[in-house]
Amino acid sequence: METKQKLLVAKIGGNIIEDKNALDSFLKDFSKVEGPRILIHGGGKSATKLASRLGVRTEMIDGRRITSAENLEIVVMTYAGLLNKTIVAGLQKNNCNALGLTGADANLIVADKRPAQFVDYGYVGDVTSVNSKTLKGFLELGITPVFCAVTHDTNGQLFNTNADTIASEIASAMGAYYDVSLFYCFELKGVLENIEDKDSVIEYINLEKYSELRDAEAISDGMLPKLKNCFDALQKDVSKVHIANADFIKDNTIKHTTLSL
Ligand SMILES: Nc1ncnc2c1ncn2[C@@H]1O[C@H](COP(=O)(O)OP(=O)(O)O)[C@@H](O)[C@H]1O
Ligand SMILES: CC(=O)N[C@@H](CCC(=O)OP(=O)(O)O)C(=O)O
Repeated sequence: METKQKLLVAKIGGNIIEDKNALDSFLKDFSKVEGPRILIHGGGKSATKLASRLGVRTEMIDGRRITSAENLEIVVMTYAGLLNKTIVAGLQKNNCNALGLTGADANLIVADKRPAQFVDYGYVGDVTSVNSKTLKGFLELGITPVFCAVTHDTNGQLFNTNADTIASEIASAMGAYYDVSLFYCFELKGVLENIEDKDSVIEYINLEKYSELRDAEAISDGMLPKLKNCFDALQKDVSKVHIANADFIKDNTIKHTTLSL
């Protein structure tokens, strides 16, 4: 059987992006990773802060932002503008040839407006396709794609899409060509049994444990979409999925959470 080349798909969240030292350190370590790699970043915290400065209300339900037309302007400015370009410049500083992207660029990620069933999320998109062939072309040129949490519908409409979902969808699509590892990097050590105890890391979570954690209401907020996205990726074409501290990028032996079906 033909062995596929390894590909790292890493995602960093808002708490890392907001902490200059943590971000600098992550970007330095990420730049040292050998072989093809893709970075996805969130930045929900920064968008919430800008909204508050502009007097615009923020509402999150189950870890996802209710995105009005005004919120969409804020998230596009924040994610596709300041944050994406700051991260790209930080990678360039470390000799990593990064290319900052939204899903609209090169038609890379297409989404449909999330249907308003129980909750109307507004301008939130659910991913329908990832242009994996074009992404592979970038990787083969030695370019490191850096995605923010913005997608489009091919009809001129931009959408806000959870960054964890973008990471999961990209990892799954790239599984057709590569042996993909997906790392969700954040400020904690992993998924915690007890959110009050930062050392109570659950080292392995399978579907059964996931169901137990949900029943016990041990997971909430952004961890809800994150875990769903981990299992979605494993059910598609992704070999390994980890939730870990941002330091995991340089030291794969630190305590963290590994997901399996
Ligand atoms: N059991 C849990 N273990 C770890 N984090 C949890 C748990 N339940 C809820 N959370 C929350 O989920 C957050 C991570 O989700 P999110 O904010 O979306 O992450 P990111 O920084 O990657 O965007 C944590 O900061 C924490 O507040
Ligand atoms: C639809 C939706 O919720 N989109 C997210 C996108 C940013 C994100 O995911 O940021 P973190 O990774 O820092 O949480 C939001 O606007 O908060």
